[in-house]
Amino acid sequence: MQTAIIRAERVEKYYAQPSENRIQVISPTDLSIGAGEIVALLGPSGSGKSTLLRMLTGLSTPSAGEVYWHEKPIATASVNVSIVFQSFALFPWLTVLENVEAPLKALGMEPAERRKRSLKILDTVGLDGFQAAYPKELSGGMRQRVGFARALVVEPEVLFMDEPFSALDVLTAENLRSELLELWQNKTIPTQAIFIVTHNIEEAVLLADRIIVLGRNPGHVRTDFQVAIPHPRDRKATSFTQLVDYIYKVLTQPDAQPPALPQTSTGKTVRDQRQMHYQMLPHARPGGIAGLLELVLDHNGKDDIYRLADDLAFQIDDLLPIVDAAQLLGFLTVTEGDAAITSTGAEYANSEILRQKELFRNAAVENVLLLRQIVRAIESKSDRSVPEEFFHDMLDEQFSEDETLRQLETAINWGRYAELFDFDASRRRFIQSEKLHHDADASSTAEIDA
Ligand SMILES: Nc1ncnc2c1ncn2[C@@H]1O[C@H](COP(=O)(O)OP(=O)(O)OP(=O)(O)O)[C@@H](O)[C@H]1O
Repeated sequence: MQTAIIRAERVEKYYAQPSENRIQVISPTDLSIGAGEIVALLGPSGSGKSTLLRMLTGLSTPSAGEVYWHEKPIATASVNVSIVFQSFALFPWLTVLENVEAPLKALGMEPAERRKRSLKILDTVGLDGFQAAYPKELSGGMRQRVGFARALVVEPEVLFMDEPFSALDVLTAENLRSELLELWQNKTIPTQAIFIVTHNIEEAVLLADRIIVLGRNPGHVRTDFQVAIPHPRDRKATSFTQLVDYIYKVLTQPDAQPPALPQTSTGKTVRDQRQMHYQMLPHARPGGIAGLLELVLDHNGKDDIYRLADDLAFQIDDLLPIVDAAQLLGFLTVTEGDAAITSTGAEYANSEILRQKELFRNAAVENVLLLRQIVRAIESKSDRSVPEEFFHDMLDEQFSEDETLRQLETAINWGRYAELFDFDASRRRFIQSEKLHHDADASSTAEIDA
């Protein structure tokens, strides 16, 4: 790669917590963006994609490390970037033309010139004739075209995009993606590099010259590789599907070293800096887990996660927590992007509700540290109840406040379903489940050594 336009050196981000702990959202990360490349950043929810994007654009200051713009610290450089947001972020009270002119006005450009440039870019993005319309009169796709026009009108050296197509329907998104690619490849726009945050693996493989996958807790680069598939890329070509499968594998095995890259790509960084105590509970509901297991069983006990997501018409980001949860509980194994049901998983899928609860209870106590600790703490108290705060304080040393609350919510949901414990919301205490028979419990608590 040529010299970097933007270079992040050991950047970190952490947020202060009321408890005086700080939550690390991004662990020390090096990353550069060079001229001529489209870089896609993928990663599960909460892995810090938007945080990293904000630091690379200069919108947010790293807690440690430095971002350079043409080798000058970004805070002192005159940075030429624009951002396209998922939510379009248009001014509803301004016309299309006024929205596009707004950044030029902010730069102090005189009216005739800014009008000329705005009309030209509106034409480029297919909005000719819509200059007098207001955003509310436009479809989502047209609004995002305004978002693009407004970003491109300043002729940014680097165009940043945070999930720019994810609020659009499939066809509109596909159209806009190919039009953007065409503008880039024909050099209709003077932009030197594009950086796109996305949840959509196929989108990354369609567009990017380079793909970076982040892992979470704290955010870190798991893999960073070049995509050597020539354009136009065919979603059905083997090189394409192999790469999509590879990225699925990386995302579905958050604790494993990324597997070897397919031949169409060349690899670089592999790093894993997580030191976790608690597992991250995937936010899946028991009903969802049961549904997934039934589907896998229906597919002869084994299928590609990609195909399962397709069958369910799920986005991968919605399916992954359910797959993670089934894996964590020992109901499913995932190898090379294929999910295979285990014998307990099959029994669970085939059982009636009470037996399902029992299997879930045993699996949860055996595999999930937080649930095991809650059960044990309740057992050890004479009043059979423990304040939520106790676990909150332990979890918030590892997770952000929001994530801590989500972890507790999922633990309560799983615990209630499995009749491991109940939660008294008015007193904010974990309490013994009334439904749980003590005799049945004796066998599971015998196994609960942490
Ligand atoms: N101001 C803040 N204070 C505390 N924690 C924060 C703050 N902003 C973000 N976080 C946390 O940082 C983590 C990363 O957030 P970020 O939005 O960058 O992730 P993301 O990968 O873009 O997620 P998504 O795909 O869901 O948009 C999350 O756990 C989030 O809760």
